Amino acid sequence: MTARPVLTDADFPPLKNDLILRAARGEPTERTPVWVMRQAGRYLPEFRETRAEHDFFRVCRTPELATRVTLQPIDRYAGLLDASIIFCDILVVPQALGMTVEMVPGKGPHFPEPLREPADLERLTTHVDVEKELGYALDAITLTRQQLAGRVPLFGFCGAPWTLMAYMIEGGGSKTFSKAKRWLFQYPDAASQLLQRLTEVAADFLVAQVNAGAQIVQVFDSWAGELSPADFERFSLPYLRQIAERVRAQLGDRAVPMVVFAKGAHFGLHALAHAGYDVVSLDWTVTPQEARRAMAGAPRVTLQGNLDPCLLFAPHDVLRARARQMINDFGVGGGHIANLGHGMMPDHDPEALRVYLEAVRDASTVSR
Ligand SMILES: Cc1c2[nH]c(c1CCC(=O)O)Cc1[nH]c(c(CCC(=O)O)c1C)Cc1[nH]c(c(CCC(=O)O)c1C)Cc1[nH]c(c(C)c1CCC(=O)O)C2
Repeated sequence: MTARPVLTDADFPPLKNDLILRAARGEPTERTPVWVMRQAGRYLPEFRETRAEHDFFRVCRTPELATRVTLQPIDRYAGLLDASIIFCDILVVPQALGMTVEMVPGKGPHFPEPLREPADLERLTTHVDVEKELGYALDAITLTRQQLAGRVPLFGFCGAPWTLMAYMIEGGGSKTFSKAKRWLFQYPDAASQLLQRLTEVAADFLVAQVNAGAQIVQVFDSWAGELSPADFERFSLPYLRQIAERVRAQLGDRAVPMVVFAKGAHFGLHALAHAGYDVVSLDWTVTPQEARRAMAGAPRVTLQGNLDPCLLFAPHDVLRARARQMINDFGVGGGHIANLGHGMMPDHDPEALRVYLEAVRDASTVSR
């Protein structure tokens, strides 16, 4: 093990806005906290400027660059965002396991040598030392938290085992995920083995991120909705649950709030509320009312979400009205973190995001 210091709140500037941490813990909030997925991204001209000079994974691997782009939306929307998320990618974990991943402009991630058969698992590194292999991401977190200077809390994150497995086998995005799903059904033992290894690395990585300064963490299961309910229960949920358990066990009294985003998995909401997370993030295809109903009888969780990102293309008055509706449907005063149902898109107008953030603030402020 590479010995890295375990950093605590005392090592960083005091936090001035803890709204999202309180909302995640189920405490009352005087306003609904808001942030958006992919808030550092290509819709921002200042991000495109940085990317014109540096390859995607170069930015991830260079703490000064990762910090710079992470702070871009925080500076631009000063006072309107309640969290920042470290600029990195879920695919750094397959890289840490020894796989090559490239980001192809206009196409997305590409693995030149994806996993094809169970024998390919032998190509993966055993016993990944995340502090060594992913030390650059940890350094970026520490530097970003310092430069945030307490403005808002910093999210760490990782990909969920099923979503990572899907990329590692498909070699990139996919319409059907048939190669990855073939593994689930043809090679269930090899699939479980792979999912288990990814679980261990993901949990270690999240713990290391918290030790480096992350104040809240999110697990992204972007392809959960590609699985049937039964297969979600078998091939995704147990590993999501295990990540929450492992992270909590390793962090002990330094535990931070944990968020799970299983995109498309409505059928799994009740089970997800039992999975050990403080917050369950919703995509736009479920109403807040349906989500609450699905979770009746489960442990109380905060809901996050869930405006359709494409509403940022709507006329501003429509966008404002839909943001207000969303806030009212989730309810104000606690129990909700506003977000989009998925990430920002490259063709979004940065001003539309400002309109959304202001609408959330205005609609959710509890007058006293
Ligand atoms: C599936 C997934 C990936 N990466 C991620 C997920 C889970 C969330 C989701 O479902 O979107 C997570 C991710 N990727 C990125 C972040 C940074 C933090 C943030 O601002 O949210 C986070 C949290 C930066 C990024 N990751 C990527 C970009 C854009 C690429 C670029 O700058 O060239 C950014 C800003 C690239 C990426 N990375 C990935 C894909 C599919 C792509 C291509 C998407 C596209 O081309 O629009 C894998």
